[in-house]
Amino acid sequence: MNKNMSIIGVPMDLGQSRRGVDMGPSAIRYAGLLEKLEGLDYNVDDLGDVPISRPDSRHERQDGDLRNLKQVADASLKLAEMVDQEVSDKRFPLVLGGDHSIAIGSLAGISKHYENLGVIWYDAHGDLNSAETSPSGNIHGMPLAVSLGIGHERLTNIHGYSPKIKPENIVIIGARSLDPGEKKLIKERGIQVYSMHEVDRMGMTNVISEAIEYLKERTDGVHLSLDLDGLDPDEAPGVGTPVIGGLSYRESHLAMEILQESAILTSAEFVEVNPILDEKNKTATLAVGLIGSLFGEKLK
Ligand SMILES: NC(=[NH2+])NCCC[C@H](N)C(=O)O
Ligand SMILES: [Mn+2]
Ligand SMILES: [Mn+2]
Repeated sequence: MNKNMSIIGVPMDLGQSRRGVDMGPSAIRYAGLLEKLEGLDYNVDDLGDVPISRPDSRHERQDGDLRNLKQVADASLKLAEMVDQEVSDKRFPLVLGGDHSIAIGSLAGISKHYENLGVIWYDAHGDLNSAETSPSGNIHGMPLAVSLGIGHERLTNIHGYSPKIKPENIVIIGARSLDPGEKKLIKERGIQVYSMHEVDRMGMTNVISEAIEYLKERTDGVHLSLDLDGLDPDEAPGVGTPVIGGLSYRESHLAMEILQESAILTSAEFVEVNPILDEKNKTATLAVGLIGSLFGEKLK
């Protein structure tokens, strides 16, 4: 893997309705991120945080609305430009959230450098909603759809092109809460999903190995978008939309270790750490541990 890495924090909490997830990047840094990566011989440049503008007054959703659309779109563009620059400079972008709406900006900045960018979406959710199908109006439930070119043009067209990714280049792992519109889209577009059912049946070794083989054949770069709510809330309590029955600590470390061995990743992001909902920074510490495994920390 690329040893030159740039860290970008995105203190975004406007893609959903619970406060606190904007403190995710500081909590992850505080849990020892830089020390961990430097200990693994990475040349790390922490670029600080993307500035996020606040809405004038807390904009309450009316039906069919997209909560905080303007602020999310503005931040996505800023993030896209920063990430784009790092990829141009041949540095590995590691993006820290913030809620999952930030994936709109990450993918916008990264994908223009690839013919066929692959995406591993490690999440309890599909994040495949649009204003029409969303039960909440929260943009953090929409970034994967937006990146497929589905949704409000202010979001799909960030950084001046759309779509960012092709449905056949996506693999979702850990899904256990999908809305009806998301299920429909998964069927229609043939998106690969390893739900908890497949993880239980096949085991994580087979799931992640199959996903890697699948992406290797068809992509020229792979982005990992890891939502901490993909893990079980017992292990990762500091998330805004917990769903029981999730991926374990051990399955997740194993997945990161096998990804490291495969060397297919070209960018990554860790999102949805909410320190207000956390217990003694447990979830941020877990994120740093997973990042360690992803970047080569080994027991022997
Ligand atoms: N990134 C996340 N945590 N997304 C949760 C989305 C929850 C629900 N599907 C929604 O659209 O509102
Ligand atoms: Mn999620
Ligand atoms: Mn998510």
